[in-house]
Amino acid sequence: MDGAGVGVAVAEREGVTLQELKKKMAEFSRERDWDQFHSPRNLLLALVGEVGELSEIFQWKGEVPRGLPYWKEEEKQHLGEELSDVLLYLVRLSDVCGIDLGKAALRKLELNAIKYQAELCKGSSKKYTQLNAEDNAILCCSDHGVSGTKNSSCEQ
Ligand SMILES: Nc1ccn([C@H]2C[C@H](O)[C@@H](COP(=O)(O)OP(=O)(O)OP(=O)(O)O)O2)c(=O)n1
Repeated sequence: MDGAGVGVAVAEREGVTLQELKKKMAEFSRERDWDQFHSPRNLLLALVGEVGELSEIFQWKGEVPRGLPYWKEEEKQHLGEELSDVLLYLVRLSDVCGIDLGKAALRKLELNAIKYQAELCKGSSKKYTQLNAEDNAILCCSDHGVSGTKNSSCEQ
């Protein structure tokens, strides 16, 4: 399939899973004999590089409204490409480190919900360590797997 064909196929796909991206990146790498270069450290550096390219798009623009209403289509497409590079390297890095990114992210969301209980932080952007001290001690321990108990190790 030529480049344009791939472009159309990709543009029409919805509901892509992390699993699918992981497989495609593994295939992409294997076909090019690039596994030798896709080490954890190299992928991390590539990821950081792409985060830099992503930042450049926003650089010097000042704050921009959500949905980017005043951006040209080409700018949005470029943004999509840089976001994708970040995602693809993140997925690949997770894979070569043996981390199930989907599972890890779901677990982290649960931990976040414990740390940032809605009734404690609604409408506030404070870090959990700055929330009510008493509640925070309990939340902090929950995050370290010591559910519901206060523990001095949580001070770190
Ligand atoms: N050793 C490599 C090189 C590239 N890629 C893949 C993952 C990224 O999605 C994309 C990165 O390609 P480039 O390094 O060419 O970076 P850009 O696509 O951002 O191009 P440019 O730097 O010209 O903007 O290609 C990869 O998996 N492994």
